Amino acid sequence: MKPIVAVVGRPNVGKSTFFNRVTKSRDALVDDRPGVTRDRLYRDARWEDTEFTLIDTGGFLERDDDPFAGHIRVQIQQAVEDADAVILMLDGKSGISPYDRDMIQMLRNVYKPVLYVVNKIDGAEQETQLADFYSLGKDNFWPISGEHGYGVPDFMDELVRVLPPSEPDEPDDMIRIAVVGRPNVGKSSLINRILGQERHVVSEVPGTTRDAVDSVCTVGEKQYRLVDTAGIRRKGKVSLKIEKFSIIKAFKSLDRCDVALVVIDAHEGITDQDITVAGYAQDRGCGCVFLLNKWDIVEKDHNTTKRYYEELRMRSKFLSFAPALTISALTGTRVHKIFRLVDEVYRQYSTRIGTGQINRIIERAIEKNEPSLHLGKRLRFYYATQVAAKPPSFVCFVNYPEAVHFSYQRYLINQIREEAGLDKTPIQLKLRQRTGRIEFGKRKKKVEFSKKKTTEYRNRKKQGKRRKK
Ligand SMILES: Nc1nc2c(ncn2[C@@H]2O[C@H](COP(=O)(O)OP(=O)(O)OP(=O)(O)O)[C@@H](O)[C@H]2O)c(=O)[nH]1
Ligand SMILES: Nc1nc2c(ncn2[C@@H]2O[C@H](COP(=O)(O)OP(=O)(O)OP(=O)(O)O)[C@@H](O)[C@H]2O)c(=O)[nH]1
Repeated sequence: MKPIVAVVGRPNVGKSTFFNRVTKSRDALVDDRPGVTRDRLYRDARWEDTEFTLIDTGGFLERDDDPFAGHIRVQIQQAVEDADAVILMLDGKSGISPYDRDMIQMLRNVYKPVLYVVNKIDGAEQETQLADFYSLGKDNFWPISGEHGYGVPDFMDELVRVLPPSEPDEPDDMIRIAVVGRPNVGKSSLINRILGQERHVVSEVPGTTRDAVDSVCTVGEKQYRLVDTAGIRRKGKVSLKIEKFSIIKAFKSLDRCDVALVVIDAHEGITDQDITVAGYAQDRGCGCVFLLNKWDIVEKDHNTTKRYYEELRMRSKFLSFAPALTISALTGTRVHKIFRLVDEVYRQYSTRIGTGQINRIIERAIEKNEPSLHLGKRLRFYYATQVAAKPPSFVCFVNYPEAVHFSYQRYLINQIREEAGLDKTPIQLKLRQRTGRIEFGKRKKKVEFSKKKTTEYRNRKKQGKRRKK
């Protein structure tokens, strides 16, 4: 799991500008979330060889009900508690502001790397503006310009130096499940219910990452790892109900799971925040199951379940593959069915499809429905292959990747879903540029192409064998 760096600071200090500078846009990655340009409050980034996730924690807090100072307080508390490192960003252009001293005070004596940055120092000549900041009682401010890049390389070198290393989760045979949802929807009740069932043998085991404690439960013959449960259960007991949703906590467990259980309080109804949380699960490439909890207190008629499912589908179109189940953590209704759904989602989530099959699927899809011309040029698709599982990820080579319309990418994804029976897992399709290969739909040439490929492959294999001898 990559370390998480929380960037805290007042609005308008330049967090987004800084994010844009240090994160490179990755390949044109396509998923089922068409045309949504989301405010990127978090980004995966890399500096030299170090990968990490930057999160603008303040962006996730509702501002209206919260006085500014309270807002900053919560932001910093969560960052200190949950992140692996904290960047406090101040504004060098507008100078010291009323809350700067308080923020620095809150970050004193924190046993995690904390870096103090003064942004909008656009060149060496502006470093004089730093002088004021030293009156705040800190003597290590990093002057940077997110907009122009001044000071950024030195600062980034320091950041990756103090970051704890990425800790890969050791692979085991267990399906990893995360329970996520906004506060008070019943996450800890559900976990306690699952772990409390007599048939389930439960043990608490340290997660392979820092400070994570997981629970392993055995259902039938199978073991499941519920990630980061200790935190949730403990919190449930202390009953800190004022606690805000922590985006960092959610990310940490989503990054470690195969399947996310997105818990919703059905009694209260489906809220925007539920959909946002589900969106994170999708962003992090998790399999997903919606649990409409507190079903025991929902007023019901014959159509209630259907109405809920329809509303869920409508509001989370990008997650149309995620199955849903009505449950009650309190009474236990249908809780045992969760595992059956998880198994099915996981089976699809970890699927590998042979190159032959995926190529046939894409070829048929193109035959059925040809992509339209782009700037008078014809789009040519050459070759597709699965590059990863969990979730199933495919690369398709095409002459002008950026010219493939979003709706056509979605069409291809849907064809893969339909033909490979992958209706319950996220799927990723990357388009990569390649020219001069033999494209789909040219049957005769295609045969030559594959023949050539197999001969080449055999030769290479032979050579490899010889070399080994
Ligand atoms: N001169 C200068 N201006 C900057 C720099 N970085 C950001 N700005 C400007 O500061 C303003 C705010 O920048 P954003 O990146 O949107 O700030 P933010 O902290 O993400 O704001 P919130 O999303 O409200 O938290 C914009 O007008 C930027 O152009 C910088 O390095 N130098
Ligand atoms: N009627 C009913 N109440 C439930 C159910 N599940 C949870 N609750 C109640 O909802 C409240 C919140 O439940 P928790 O399990 O603490 O919720 P949580 O999501 O862990 O909350 P946070 O710790 O704030 O994130 C408690 O009062 C539970 O008793 C359910 O299925 N039916």
